[in-house]
Amino acid sequence: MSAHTPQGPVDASKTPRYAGLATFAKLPRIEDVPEADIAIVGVPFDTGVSYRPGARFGPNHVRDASRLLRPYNPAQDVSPFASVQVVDAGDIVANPFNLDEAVQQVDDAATELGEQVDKIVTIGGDHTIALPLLRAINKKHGPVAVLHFDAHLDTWDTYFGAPTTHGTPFRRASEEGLIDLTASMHGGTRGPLYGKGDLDDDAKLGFQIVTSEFIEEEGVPAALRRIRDRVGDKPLYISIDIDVLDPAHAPGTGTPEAGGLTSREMLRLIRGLADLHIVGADVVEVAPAYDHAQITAVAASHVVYELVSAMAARV
Ligand SMILES: N=C(N)NCCCC(=O)O
Ligand SMILES: [Zn+2]
Ligand SMILES: [Zn+2]
Repeated sequence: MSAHTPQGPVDASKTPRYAGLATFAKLPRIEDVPEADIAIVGVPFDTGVSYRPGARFGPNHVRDASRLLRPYNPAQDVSPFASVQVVDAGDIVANPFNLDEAVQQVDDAATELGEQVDKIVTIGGDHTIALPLLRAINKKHGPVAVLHFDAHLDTWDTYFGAPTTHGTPFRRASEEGLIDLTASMHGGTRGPLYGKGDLDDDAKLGFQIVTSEFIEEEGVPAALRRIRDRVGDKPLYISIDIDVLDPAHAPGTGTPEAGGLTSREMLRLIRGLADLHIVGADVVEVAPAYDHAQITAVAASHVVYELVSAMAARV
């Protein structure tokens, strides 16, 4: 943990929160503090999408909505920005015209940032970036349990023959041995598939699923029991595709599917995992052009805040 007293966000009682540059939650930039424990970093990149583009604008849209976050989180009884040094590390440069180069850039930048800070929360960007983020975290922790909240499986094989897309990161990461497949799960999965074989392929890789329907029928506590039994105290990477939320709660995304989680359920799920060994996380697929009244960005900013709150307790 940083030896210095954490520098918190700009005080919203002194500077109106709508004024000034929008770092995440008005936190200091990484270059403004001597040391940091948790970094929030953006990856403005959407070259891997199969439907609506626009997630390249996600990081700054989420930052803008995060101006309203306050420093004390009563739901987890923690002041995450006071207990550890949390910073905004800006955006990773990812080449929009060369997907393979972009993937390497994200891997390199996340690896380097991971040497400077204990934990990273990444704001995407499309879901392709989970692959280089898992490559980077693997260098630090070895194979991690992955808890993947998403309407989609994202374990498809290829699109138009392309192996690296936003529908394939967890297939590639599984093949590369980056994931502890005895401890990994998808949550909130739903919607039409290409065929039944999609589920068979996914199960063969080793994933288990807590569907959106299960969460609705059995409730958040039952879902948490299944997740916690599976993950245990393994190093855990949480990847949250904002389309896990119902389009009513997150319209601003590229591949929306009806019948999803409420933002309240998603926040409760994260809180219920706060004592696990979370080593990194991402929140991806926010596409502002399809958002309305910042609905999606508000949800995503709170999801990031709950993740940081959960991490702050175990730095
Ligand atoms: N990762 C996200 N959001 N979507 C994957 C959808 C892949 C498809 O178009 O079938
Ligand atoms: Zn998705
Ligand atoms: Zn996804």
